[in-house]
Amino acid sequence: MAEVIDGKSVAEDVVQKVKALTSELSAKGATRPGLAVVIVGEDPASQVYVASKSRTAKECGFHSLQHTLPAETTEAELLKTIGDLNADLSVHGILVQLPLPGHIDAGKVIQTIAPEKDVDGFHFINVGKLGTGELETAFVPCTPAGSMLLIERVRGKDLSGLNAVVVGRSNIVGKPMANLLLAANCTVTVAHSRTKDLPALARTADILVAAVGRPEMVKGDWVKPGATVVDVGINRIPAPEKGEGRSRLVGDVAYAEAAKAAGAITPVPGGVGPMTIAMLMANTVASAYLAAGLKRPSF
Ligand SMILES: Nc1nc2c(c(=O)[nH]1)N[C@@H](CN(C=O)c1ccc(C(=O)N[C@@H](CCC(=O)O)C(=O)O)cc1)CN2
Repeated sequence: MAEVIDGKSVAEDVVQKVKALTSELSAKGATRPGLAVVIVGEDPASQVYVASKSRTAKECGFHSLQHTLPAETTEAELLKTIGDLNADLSVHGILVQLPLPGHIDAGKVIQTIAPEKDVDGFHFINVGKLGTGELETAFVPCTPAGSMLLIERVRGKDLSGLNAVVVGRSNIVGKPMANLLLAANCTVTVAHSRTKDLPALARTADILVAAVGRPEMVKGDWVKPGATVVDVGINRIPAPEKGEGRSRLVGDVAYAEAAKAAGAITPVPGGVGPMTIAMLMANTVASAYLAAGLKRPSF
């Protein structure tokens, strides 16, 4: 049976390190890290994630701001909020929770965030830095950055000689994940819905990352014996066995089958998910260090 990679515990380690770095920053006389979280509308899952981000920011000793805007907020009003946060010297990180309501152009909003405060790592400047290996100053999207820390716990930092297959090519997870694995010297293949014989390709992977958003798509016989399996999916599916109208969370990997073949595997919940919020804190404290002209801390 596979080693279960405990994302909750690694995320807690990251948060503890962020707390210590925040105290060290104050001791140096610099401004404490500031994180502004912006949510538009009332999507229930987004409300939970945003509350958790604001709470963790406070726990880390940050100046924590939350802008909760109604669903009818216009694009122009949201851009004005971001402009104000860009100009606010007490704010080192700006995060606009996704998805945004349909009448707002999310791409335009993201590109309005100052790249040096883009702790989500979605701005073209940060995407370009990651793509060209400028990792000293890039902000890397939180979910792939967290997934890499989990992989490092099992495989170490240098992944030379290992084959990685990333299933999914989104801008938020699949593509940055592929770039991070490449930067760690993996041989990387990005698979997607048009890939031929996906099970056979997946079986070549020493590191298999599933980020497709399809419940339990990756089956046990897709997993090479001993592989490290990272499940980025968070899917809520009906669970009639728990009672009428109840649901449960599953990943993109059929966990029980895959765990029989894998060397190590992330569970859902409790794997990659908690790392997303921890890495947001890590990016924000890094932004505050850079703004103070100090060396960027590493995680
Ligand atoms: N601006 C952003 N929007 C969104 C991001 C993002 O990184 N930036 N990612 C996701 C949602 N997300 C954070 O925002 C997020 C998702 C899941 C978790 C998490 O801890 N999941 C738990 C399970 C939670 C549950 O019970 O529902 C787990 O996997 O253990 C944290 C953050 C979309 N939007």
